[in-house]
Amino acid sequence: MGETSYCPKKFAVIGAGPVGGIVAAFLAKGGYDVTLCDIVPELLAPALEPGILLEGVDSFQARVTRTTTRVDDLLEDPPDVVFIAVKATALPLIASALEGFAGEGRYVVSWQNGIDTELELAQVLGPQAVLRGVVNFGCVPLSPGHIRLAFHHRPHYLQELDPQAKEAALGISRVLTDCGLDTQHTDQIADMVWRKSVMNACMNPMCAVTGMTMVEIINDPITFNLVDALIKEGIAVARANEFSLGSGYYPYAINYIKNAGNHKPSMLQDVEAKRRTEVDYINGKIVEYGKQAGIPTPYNSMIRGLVKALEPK
Ligand SMILES: NC(=O)C1=CN([C@@H]2O[C@H](COP(=O)(O)OP(=O)(O)OC[C@H]3O[C@@H](n4cnc5c(N)ncnc54)[C@H](OP(=O)(O)O)[C@@H]3O)[C@@H](O)[C@H]2O)C=CC1
Ligand SMILES: CC(C)(CO)C(=O)C(=O)O
Repeated sequence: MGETSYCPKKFAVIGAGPVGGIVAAFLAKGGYDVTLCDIVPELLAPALEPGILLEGVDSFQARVTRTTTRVDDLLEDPPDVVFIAVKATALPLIASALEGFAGEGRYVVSWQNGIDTELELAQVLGPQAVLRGVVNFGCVPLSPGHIRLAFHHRPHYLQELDPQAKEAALGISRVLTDCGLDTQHTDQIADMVWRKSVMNACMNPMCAVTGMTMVEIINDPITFNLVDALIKEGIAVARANEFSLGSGYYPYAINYIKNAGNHKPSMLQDVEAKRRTEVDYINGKIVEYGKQAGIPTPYNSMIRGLVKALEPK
């Protein structure tokens, strides 16, 4: 990665779930100033002492600099970069809490799953302040401050929304890479988001509805047929909207799911914890983009409805 003029030193991570915990731990291990923010205080205490403990394909322990339960606190002594690692459903609230954060040299990264999450942030904060990431690891929380990384398919991807923020995207990618969270700057983030989301659109809701793990839904011939139909629908919608998934996408997606083994994706973790899910940002978006392009999406509509039926009312 070439030299960049943007050298952020101070970070905040909103969301102390497994994904936020992992970013915070890698940045803290790299010696950066990290504030971890979550509305659940029990998730924060161990991040300070004894530190966030990662196990699995990456294993180490690292202490963050400080914690807070209020996003507003981040505005008092603003960090250079805020990573958003909450579920997409929390975005409207977080975007409005961060209003006023944007300024010279300050950026917000959507480090999440889901289609168009960056646009929700940009609507409030302005496109020049927002970057989009694509996260390529799988993880589960074991207990507060203790996270298992089931797999880590480096690299992750990052892009600015506004060309003026390219140096920032390069600088943040360099910091993450130096810390061990290899991140590549791309100018095709929308394609990367769709590559990840079409896979999320089959494995996440299929596991959420059935309670099965990723390898189980591939190995069972009945659920495999549904996975197959969901991927093919997603591919058709992506193509009709001119997102490129790359050649050999179908076998890539099937292998990715199979190789994850007995891993529970985040949507199944949400259903088990009786939380709202991100299905509207994944299958719901495929349905929306399908409608726009005249592509029928009966499988995505059906599975979205089934997941919604499992959400708390
Ligand atoms: N788990 C995984 O393997 C992967 C997940 N992802 C994606 O990463 C994102 C984060 O996932 P994950 O870590 O599993 O999410 P979690 O829901 O486990 O963690 C998010 C945390 O943020 C908290 N939170 C919600 N709203 C706010 C708020 N306004 N201010 C501060 N904290 C808040 C949540 O609290 P509460 O629970 O009370 O709402 C929760 O503790 C999602 O988009 C997910 O799809 C991407 C790759 C892999
Ligand atoms: C890739 C996978 C399945 C990893 O857990 C994921 O993105 C999720 O759980 O939402």
